[in-house]
Amino acid sequence: MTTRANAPGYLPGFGNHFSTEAVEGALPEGRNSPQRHRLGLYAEQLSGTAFTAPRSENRRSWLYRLRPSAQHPAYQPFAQGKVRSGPFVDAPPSPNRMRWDPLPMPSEPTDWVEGLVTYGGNGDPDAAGGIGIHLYAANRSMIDRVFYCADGELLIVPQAGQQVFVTEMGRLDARPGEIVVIPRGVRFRVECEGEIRGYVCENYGAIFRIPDLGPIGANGLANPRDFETPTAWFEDLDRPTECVQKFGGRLWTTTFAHSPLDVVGWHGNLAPYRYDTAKFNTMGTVSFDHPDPSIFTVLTSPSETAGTANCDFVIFPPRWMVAEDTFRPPWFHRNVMSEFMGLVFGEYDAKEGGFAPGGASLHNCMSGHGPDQASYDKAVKADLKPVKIENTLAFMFESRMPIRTTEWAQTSPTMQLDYDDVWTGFEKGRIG
Ligand SMILES: O=C(O)Cc1cc(O)ccc1O
Ligand SMILES: [Fe+2]
Repeated sequence: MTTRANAPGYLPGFGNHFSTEAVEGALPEGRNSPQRHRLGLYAEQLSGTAFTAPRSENRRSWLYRLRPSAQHPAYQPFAQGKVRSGPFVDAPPSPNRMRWDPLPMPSEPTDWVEGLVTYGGNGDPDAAGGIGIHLYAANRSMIDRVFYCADGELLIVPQAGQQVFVTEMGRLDARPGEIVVIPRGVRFRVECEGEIRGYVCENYGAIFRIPDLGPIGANGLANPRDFETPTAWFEDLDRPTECVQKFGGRLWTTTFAHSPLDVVGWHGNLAPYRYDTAKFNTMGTVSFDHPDPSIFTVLTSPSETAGTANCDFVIFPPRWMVAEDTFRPPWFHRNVMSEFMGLVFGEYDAKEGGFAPGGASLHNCMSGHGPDQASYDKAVKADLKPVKIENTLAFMFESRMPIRTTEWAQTSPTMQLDYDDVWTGFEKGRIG
């Protein structure tokens, strides 16, 4: 297992109240909003929850910047490309199992914003519930352009290439195996050298948090200290910078006369972070049966219904399989929750073929799914000695509401039209 040591330039901890300044004196002492800031910086509160949210839920940060965020002309519509949003109504919802080949890398110069493609989602950002599911494939950095999402926070799962998320609140390096979460409203650009690809869960609902552990106890799964938030970093650039935002489901653009990545210091508990999934303390059975995949939850966005997530982010990392007298891969199942899966690298234990890194699958509410025939045949014959599943990372965005696919996703040449066939050849059970 290779994990990053806690890197310089990052502050460890999940949801902490951080304080960080790139220039001494950027953070005022004893108050958030002094009459005159000693460096002439502008104080700005960025609220991720209602002012009145209970303290345990309340997320906000104070940003001290070279210029107020308010200093920009009106937004105009921006080319929508393949970005779609809740309410997802551009194609009829489908109960069919779906699987897609990897999103092809672009043939033209394409940055992260231009390379976003929406596969589907549910709910509605205006109703503060649901998710948007996007993939991206890009081959050049965003230049003199930043992006932010007013419709939700972004959970980004890099799948190919080294990617740098240069945000208002600091710089996050990420490589496949790590994830990045950028709060609603925080501006950023994505830099890369060469081709990059990944998945995005745009969370319209309650902010992601690490799940309660119940009887597991005080430790395990994603441990709080392994989340890393960047220290303050800014650029002082007086040149036009385009700011693209997603608001109300549509993309909009304006141009600042300067880079808005000009936050010299900030404090608070609303901030971007990254997490290396290699640090996940994976739990599993040490007796029999295949546990429900909720045991692999990294982050959860709860809904108003207890235990029924707006979205769970679940990973299938390397792990030992030791269950005795057990069909070890995922069982056949039908789930009230809807399951969108991606594969960062390696192979997934329920699918011997067809689910490639960079690909995706969707098993919607109550759609029967499970191991393909080859995985099934292998698992029922397996010698059940301890086996380590290695070099793999699949994940799932699991949501309480059915996932409606976009027209693009339903008609894309990457869609595997023969996916149902992975379950056609099973022999009938013997009762006589
Ligand atoms: O369908 C899938 O492959 C995801 C999944 C994995 C698992 O181990 C148990 C249930 C489940 O939905
Ligand atoms: Fe499933």
